[in-house]
Amino acid sequence: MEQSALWDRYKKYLYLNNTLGIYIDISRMNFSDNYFEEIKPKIETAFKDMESLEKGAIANPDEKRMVGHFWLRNPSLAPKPEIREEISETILKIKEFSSKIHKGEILSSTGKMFKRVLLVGIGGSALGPQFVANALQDNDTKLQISFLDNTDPDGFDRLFAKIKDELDQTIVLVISKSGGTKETSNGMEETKEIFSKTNLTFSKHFVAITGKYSKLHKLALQEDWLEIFPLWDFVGGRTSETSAVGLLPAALQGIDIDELLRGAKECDEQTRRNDICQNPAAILALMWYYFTQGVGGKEMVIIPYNDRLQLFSKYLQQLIMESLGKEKDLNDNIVNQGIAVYGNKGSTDQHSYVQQLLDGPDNYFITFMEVLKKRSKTSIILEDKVTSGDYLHAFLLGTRNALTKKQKQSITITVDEITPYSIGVLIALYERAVGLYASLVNINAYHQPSVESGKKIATLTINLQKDLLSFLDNNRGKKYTPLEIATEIGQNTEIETIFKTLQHLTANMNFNVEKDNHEDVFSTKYFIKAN
Ligand SMILES: O=P(O)(O)OC[C@H]1O[C@H](O)[C@H](O)[C@@H](O)[C@@H]1O
Repeated sequence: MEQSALWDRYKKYLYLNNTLGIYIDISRMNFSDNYFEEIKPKIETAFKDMESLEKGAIANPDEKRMVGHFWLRNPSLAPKPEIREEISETILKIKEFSSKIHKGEILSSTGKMFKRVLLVGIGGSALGPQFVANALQDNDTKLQISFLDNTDPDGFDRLFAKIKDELDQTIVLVISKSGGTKETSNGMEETKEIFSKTNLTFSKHFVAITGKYSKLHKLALQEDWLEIFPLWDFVGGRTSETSAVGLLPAALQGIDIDELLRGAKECDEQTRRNDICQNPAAILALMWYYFTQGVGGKEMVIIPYNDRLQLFSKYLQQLIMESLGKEKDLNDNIVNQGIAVYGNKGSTDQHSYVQQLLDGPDNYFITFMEVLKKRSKTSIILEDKVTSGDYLHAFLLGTRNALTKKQKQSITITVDEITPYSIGVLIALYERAVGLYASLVNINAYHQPSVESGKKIATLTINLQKDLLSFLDNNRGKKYTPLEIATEIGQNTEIETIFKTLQHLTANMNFNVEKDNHEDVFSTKYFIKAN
């Protein structure tokens, strides 16, 4: 397309909203001029689905629960008075608690002011807070934040070494909606252990954010933790950033959570509109639908030209892939839906995978994210009439044009600046786009039926490890090949898991499993020394 024709298309399709401080340019997606007209009946159904969701319909049939993350930023919309009250009370409690921490009205177990937050959580209980912290935390932050979002012992050690001198001034947020996620409970136990080794009363540092009556809730009550904040059934992990999951860590860092909530609320108001061209979430969902032809299997590359948005793609990866990656549609047909999401930041990505985007397979569309205000002060002039921010701007336009020249499609989202408000807008925008897209392709965006399968196999592996350790322990001094062990414990079909578990155990001396190396790795014998 000629440059002048592109400009006409740009003007024709630019979505611009001064209240939200956002522009969405879809002119470089190749949909036809009658696309919106043709798709109208479908998107109208999606609008209706979303409306009933917001009114409290049971939108998650397998889990039999409502989906109400929208109510978190506008409690008056919640279908029941008790929900409205609980949401409002929780926001108030978060603000009061954080203010007491900041003012030193709540002190650590050693009577010191809290300086650090350690967030222990995974998936939806970490990705939103990580994204928001990276986007909004500055040097004048009230409390520095770190994260434990795995069960990697080396990860634990590295972080504990980093914060050990300020452990007595660290507040620990253990976040788990279900209250039973293994990675999180392991992180919690390891953190407790570090506190007790340092002779600190952990309960005066620990705060739980979890569902009522969960295992974590009971534990926090029983151990008399500093505070407990609720999570509700109607908030899914990946849409929990505007619940206590996101708000408490943000408030502790000193981020203006009222502004974050206002951004999300005002974006919800705009994305509730039934006119496609006035609804930014519908515009996004329809672009995705146009590109995937409603059958998925494509890639969405998110490239923000702004370091603060670097974790946005990681956050969206869960929001989009866990919501849209589904085997079956709502009528039980096998559909294998999904859009793969990846990206990092510009212009960094230009020096990495953009080469493949330009020359490789044509199975993706890009979402460029542009932030107009590059800095809060004036920049040094690097060369005649040019600053570093001008280069950031030029690289975005350069890559975008280079891709257009190769017939690659892209959306560009522009925000005025990165503030708690604009971050709230972006979160709500994508939450709603995901919901609308799910309706368009007739899937349930609010469950994750297959996530459990990996966890179940992990449990079987742990049980197998226990059995083989008991066997070696009961036969101390005797040496066995993996196959002999498998036969002895009656688990011949699990020989590969046994082999890999023995390798793992000998690399880690926790249970004193040793091996006699043999040329043929499968004939190596394993044992526990006799006392
Ligand atoms: O908050 P939790 O209950 O600990 O859950 C943490 C994560 O666990 C699972 O993997 C789910 O698939 C995610 O959606 C969830 O965010």
